[in-house]
Parts: sequence; structure tokens; C-alpha cells
Amino acid sequence: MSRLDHATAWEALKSHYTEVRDLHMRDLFAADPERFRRFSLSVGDLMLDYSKNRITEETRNLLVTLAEERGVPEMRAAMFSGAPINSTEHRAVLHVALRNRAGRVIEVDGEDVTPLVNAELAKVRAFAEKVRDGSWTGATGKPVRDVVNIGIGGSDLGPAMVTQALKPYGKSGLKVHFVSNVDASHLVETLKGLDPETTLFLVASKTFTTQETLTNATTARQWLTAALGEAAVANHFAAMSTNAEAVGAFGIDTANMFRFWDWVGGRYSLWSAIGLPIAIAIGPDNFDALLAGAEDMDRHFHEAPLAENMPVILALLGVWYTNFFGSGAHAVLPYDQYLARLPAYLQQADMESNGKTTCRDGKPALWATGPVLFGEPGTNGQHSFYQLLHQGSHLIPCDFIAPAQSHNPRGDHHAILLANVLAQGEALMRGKTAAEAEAELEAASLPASQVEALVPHKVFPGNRPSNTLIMPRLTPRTLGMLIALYEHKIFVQGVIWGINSFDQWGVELGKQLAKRILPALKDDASPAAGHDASTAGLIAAVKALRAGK
Ligand SMILES: O=P(O)(O)OC[C@H]1O[C@](O)(CO)[C@@H](O)[C@@H]1O
Repeated sequence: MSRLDHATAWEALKSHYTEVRDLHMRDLFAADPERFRRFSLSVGDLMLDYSKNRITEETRNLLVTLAEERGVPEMRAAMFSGAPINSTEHRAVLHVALRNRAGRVIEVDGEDVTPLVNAELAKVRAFAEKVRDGSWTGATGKPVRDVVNIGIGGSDLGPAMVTQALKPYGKSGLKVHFVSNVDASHLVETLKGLDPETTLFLVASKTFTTQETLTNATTARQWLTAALGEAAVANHFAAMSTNAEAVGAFGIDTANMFRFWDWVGGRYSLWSAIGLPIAIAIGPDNFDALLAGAEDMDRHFHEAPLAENMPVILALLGVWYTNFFGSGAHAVLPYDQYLARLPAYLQQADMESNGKTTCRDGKPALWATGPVLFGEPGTNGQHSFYQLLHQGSHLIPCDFIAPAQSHNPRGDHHAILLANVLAQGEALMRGKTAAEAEAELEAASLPASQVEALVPHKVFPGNRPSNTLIMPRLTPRTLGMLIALYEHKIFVQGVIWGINSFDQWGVELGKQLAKRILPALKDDASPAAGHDASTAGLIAAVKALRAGK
């Protein structure tokens, strides 16, 4: 693949940028009453308004040309067909096969994976049903009341986010908890008040070698066996993994193991057996609806022309701001308390996928790649970092996400929430001119000297871009669509930037060094030698504090 900055469309976009960068969106809206219609699109129940972006039709055309030139349609076809597009790990990338409810044949190394997926999904459904109806019992014959998922990264964030998002679909008397951090406080606080007789642990790890997960699972097993004995493990532990050998070695009966495959990336795995806690929490039929929503988005992404393709449009807008406006951050702002963990989930999905500067061909990326992603739910962010969004020195594109109906209609709450989300997009776009600020201050009868002093502080530049995603209601189906939308957006950006979005070598170095530091922390005989002066000094200081010196 040739260099991104050598693409013809890149050059065209560079010169187009110089024409567009000073246009104000206020003027673009004033000049075109059709702008909303022109720059919005729907997929099923999900509507995207992207008219509040610093673009013209020419911008969209050029960005679409860039996507074509960078081979987005070809890579998309390769992904859906099961080609090994995760080049550094020689793996297919087939989270789409996990929600292939249409039953398309998808082959990996000559084998159709669809029957494998369906068989495992049937096992997940059956197990979830048993836990929910009480026919799966603990060692003393009692039904499960608490499920504790132990996993981290992709084996935690997706299921935790979805389980929280779909809490209204939960079952009373059955709670699903998530433990991820190796800090024992996470496990200890979660287990407080739980009864070993009615607790089921799900150990979720693709590799089953992850230090945090195995440490937490070992301590959880001690907690269980201290109360119920070693023989209880079979009724109280199940695992989701690709590594049957390691699951068996850990002492979990592989009959209680739900498997997935190396062509499912960890951060794309919530649709696989890793979704078992979701299926238990919301029921297999709702889990199926989640898959159906994702499949709706897959179909749209696979088939819609690039210029009318929601994930492609979101990806191209991100490229526009990252690579031409020099924006290094992106805010995801769900106006729904149930989506509180969506930004955290997307941090892994996006930043572990596209936080890279080496291209597929091993050469450095000489252009910016994935942005810093952050966000907070609802109006909380407005009373925190929105100040910077409105008046700070950084241009930070925002995605607002808002279900039109609440699961908890109470008085004016939801109307207020919706008024706020719509107001934020409008405020970011319009801003407030000096003349408007002055008129406001004068109307408040302030003395002229104060008006003059305050006006510069009250000005909002506006012209700050945002997308707004709305849906009737947050349901398993709309959530499935939303997550798949972001997955495909990330994919398209990776293709354009020329990077492999499906490996994560950048997480390895810290893991290696932690393994070297651990003995030095635990054992006086292990010297801190071989570390830089700062790390060696910190090791010594931490050791002294641990010893109470
Ligand atoms: O599921 P596993 O193998 O325990 O890995 C957990 C997480 O660790 C990572 O490899 C990063 O450290 C993620 O990509 C993954 O989701």
C-alpha cells in the first residue's frame, strides 16, 4: 500500500482544506436550508445527523474518494470473507461472523465457521437459560443469585458496558458483577455480601494467560473452596476462552468452558462466548436481539455506497479533523445514564485498535492516527470538561448519543436531558459573537466598563463540530447497531491510515517489565538492578513503605 500522504485525494483535500477551514458553520446553515437533510442518514432505528461538521459536499466527495483510493471497499470485502487481514498475527478478523444470523458461509482456512459459531451460541443460550431459571445449581443445590465475571480489557469492558446499558432487561434476584482490576480491592468489595453457595464465577480470558485475570480467579477460587471445599469448583466456575488446555490446567472442567476462536479480537469479542454474562443478565432472546442489531449494521456497512454509509462517514469525518485540522482528541457523549461505560468501552475499542504509528508494511506512519477518546454520560460532562470543548484551544469533535425515550419516564427529566444534548450541539456549532455577548450584557444593565471587560470572556468561537446519533430507545437491537457502528468506523480509519487495527503490541512492554519488577518487590534477595535510576529508586521506596519503614 502506498503512502497516505501520496494519495491523489490527500493532496486534493489539503488544498480543499485551505478553502474550507475559515468557513463558519453558521454561514453554511444560513446558506442552505437543506443542510440537515443533505448531511444526515438513517440505518434502521438509528439516525445520524452530521450536518454540524465543517464540511461541504465537495469535502464529502473528496473524503469518499480518499476511502476508495485507500482500498476501503477491498479491505471491507476481505474482512467479511475471512481473509487474514490481521497481518502481524496472520489471523482473520471475523467478529461479523459472530452475528451472522443470516447463516452466510464464511470460511477460515477452508472451514465454514458459521456452524461452529451457531453451536457455541446454542451452548451459551442453554447455559444462560439454566442459570436464569434456577436449574443450574451450586454445590449445595441452591440456584445462582450472583454471577461474577472475572476478565479484563475485551474480556470485561464489552460485557460490563452492555450489561449496564441493558439493565432494564435484567432479571430480579439475579445480579451480574464484573471484576477486572488486579487490585484485590475490586474483588474483595465485589464479594462482600455475596454467598458462596449462590455465586457463580465466569473466568473470561481469550488467552487464559492474563496475569490479572488468573490472579483474581485464583483468589476467587480460594474464597469459594474455603467455604464449600474443592469439589464445589465444578458447579461454581465456568470459563470463556480459546485455550482449553490452560482452562483445564487452572482446574475448571472444560465441560463448563465456552469457546471462541483466534479470529475474534479481544476488544471485538462481546458477541462471542465472552457475551455469556450478557446472555445471563438479559436473557438469550435479548442477547440475540443485540446480535441482530449488530448484523443490521454489518449489512449496511457491507452494502451501502460509501457516501451513504454511516460507519464510513463517521470514519471520514474523524480523518478530516485528525489529519487536516490537527485535532488529537474525540469525545463520545452519551445522554443516557445506562451508557455510562460506553466511553470506557470505546477507549479500548478505538485506542487499542488505532493507537499505532507503524503501517502494515512496517514503515512509520508519517501522519496522525487514532485520537485520544474520552467522554462522560449526560449532563455530568457539561459541568466538567465542556468548558474546554466550547472555549478551549483544542478542536475536539464530539459524538452526542441520545435515545428519544427513557426507560424511566419521570416528570420532565427526559425532556430536560434531551434539551441539553440538543443545546450542546447547537452551542458548539453557533457559538456566540462579541456583538451577541455585548447585547446580552447591556440587556442586563451592566455598566459600560464592565460590559467591555466581560465581552471577550463571553465570546464563544463556535464552529466546533459534532455528530448527533438518535434512536427511539436504548434496546438490545439499537445498542447492537451502535456498537457495530463504532467497530466499523474504527476499521475504516485503520484502513485509511494504513495500520493494522487488530493487533496490540503496544501493551506488551509494560507487561514484560512488570514481570521483572515483581520479584524485586516481593523478595529482598532480588535486586532492583537493571532498571533506570528512577524505577530503581521507586522500587526501593515502595519496598521500604511496604515494610513499614
Ligand atoms: O482475554 P485476555 O486474553 O485475558 O486478554 C485481555 C485483554 O488484554 C489485552 O490483550 C491487552 O493487554 C487486550 O487486547 C485483551 O482484551
